[in-house]
Amino acid sequence: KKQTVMEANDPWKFEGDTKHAIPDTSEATFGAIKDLNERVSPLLKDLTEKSDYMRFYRLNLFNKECKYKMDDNVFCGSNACNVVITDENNVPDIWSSRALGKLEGFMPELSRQIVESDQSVMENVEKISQSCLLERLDDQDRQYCYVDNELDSGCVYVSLLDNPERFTGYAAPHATRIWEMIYNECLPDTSEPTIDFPSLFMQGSLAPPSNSQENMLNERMDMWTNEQRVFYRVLSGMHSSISTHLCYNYLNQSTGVWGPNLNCFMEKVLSHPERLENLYFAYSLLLRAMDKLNGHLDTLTFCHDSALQDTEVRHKVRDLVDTVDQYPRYFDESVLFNGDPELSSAMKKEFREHFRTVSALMDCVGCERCRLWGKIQTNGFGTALKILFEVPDVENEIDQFESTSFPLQLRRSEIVALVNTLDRLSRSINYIQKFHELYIEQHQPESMFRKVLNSMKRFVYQYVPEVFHPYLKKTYNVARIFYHDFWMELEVVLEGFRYVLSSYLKLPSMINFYFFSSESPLLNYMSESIRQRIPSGWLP
Ligand SMILES: Cc1cc2nc3c(=O)[nH]c(=O)nc-3n(C[C@H](O)[C@H](O)[C@H](O)COP(=O)(O)OP(=O)(O)OC[C@H]3O[C@@H](n4cnc5c(N)ncnc54)[C@H](O)[C@@H]3O)c2cc1C
Repeated sequence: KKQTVMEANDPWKFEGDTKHAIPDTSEATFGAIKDLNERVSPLLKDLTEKSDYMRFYRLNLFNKECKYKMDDNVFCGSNACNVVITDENNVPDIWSSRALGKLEGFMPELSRQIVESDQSVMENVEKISQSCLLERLDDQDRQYCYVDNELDSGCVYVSLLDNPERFTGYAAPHATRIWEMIYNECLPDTSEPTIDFPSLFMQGSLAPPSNSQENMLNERMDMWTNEQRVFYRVLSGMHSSISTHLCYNYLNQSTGVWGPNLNCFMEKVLSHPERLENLYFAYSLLLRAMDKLNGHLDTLTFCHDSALQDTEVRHKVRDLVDTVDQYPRYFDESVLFNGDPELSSAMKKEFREHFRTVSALMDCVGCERCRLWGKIQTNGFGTALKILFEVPDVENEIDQFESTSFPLQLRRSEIVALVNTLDRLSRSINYIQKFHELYIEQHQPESMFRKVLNSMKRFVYQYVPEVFHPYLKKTYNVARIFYHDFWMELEVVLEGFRYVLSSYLKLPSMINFYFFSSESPLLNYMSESIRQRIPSGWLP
């Protein structure tokens, strides 16, 4: 059995580890990925939060039917499940349906020619909008994801900043059933029953696999092909990231307070080492896809209704790609689909079809907010897989993809999904660090003062009826903030007081110096002035 760093006793030991490679990566360690993320994360934050291009996503969120049979009733009645739609007047004109409506019969090659032949095109919104929408790409055979066509009238614009990924309350049995269906796609139809992951996943009635089952999964995964393992790890990594987000942005339903829930994270992710590994694996895979954009960036259009913003987004993406490029490649796509060409091509086709089914399953997710982020992230991973397996590596002289590869073309929604998915996973890694800090804080030995405070808290909670507990919790939180601010303010006041007091204490010696000492500048000045006015020889 493979020894991994995760098996050590301390559940957080993995974080700085630079010795043990994460399975199926190219020598990526938790520590190396954490270092890289520290550089990449601020760039992603800037790109996703400060540019309209990356912020607005157009998708068919409400009008696509679920193609699969779902027996369970959906239940996601909370407000947290809702998605706030962006009014079209608030998105740049270039992307409005008015502009999109003019694009009937549009051919991407034609628009490319227009842009290339006429530099002044940047001032012309109509022409640019044509270059912005590469919807009719001739790439259906190479797609790993069903992407909503932005020209569909059922599509809406959503600002991703207005709809953060967070806890919604969407849960079993419906949500768990979707995960089961997603994981069922991990196996090719011809798989032998001995490596039948679905039956392992769902042993018992929707029961989570016990630890022994997880060990069994690890053993069985060793029998899978590289491609099957990568497929599974991408999905499991995405699942871990979704769990990390919902546990970090968690709603405590009894108090109504949003905040990180350490137990939730420990239960869903940290206590399952393999899920954590898969999160870092999936991040490595996305980073490699981003890195592979190097050399292809000039073929992409970051269209905007101002040439300035187009250039700004392009520069920021280039900065991101260059930064990733400075680090080693932690995922090596060349070890996949590299056997007998005919067999590899058939395997790749199967891989694509299974991933497309996963993306179609997102239309069955029974909570709007979860569906939104599920669709973005499957599109993001689908785009990464397309870049990895269908696009030539321009930095590699002996290009093994040469004969089958095609020049990179990406739709706006694919670029937005890729960058935002990378950002999701990057944030998950930051959240893990924050969860660790929280863990340390909670497990530090209690000070005397805190002990007294905690026993007072327990005493109050014991005697106050339960119905008032949410108000108590809120009052406690406000009091804590007030207490914190009070001490900060007091510190400033004390600093001032110390300064004034020390000045007063210096006063007697100052008076002595200025009025009575032989070096007093004042007395010496006065005596010198008097001396000059007295006729010489008059004094003895
Ligand atoms: C596409 C999608 C998006 C979602 N988005 C959100 C959201 O934004 N906010 C929200 O609150 N809820 C969301 N949910 C629901 C959420 O993911 C969980 O299903 C829900 O919180 C119930 O969690 P659970 O602990 O019962 O197990 P689930 O997370 O439902 O997992 C089901 C089973 O999968 C296995 N499993 C769990 N994690 C992994 C992993 N990383 N790798 C491999 N196997 C695993 C375990 O056996 C587990 O019992 C989403 C669900 C789906 C399908």
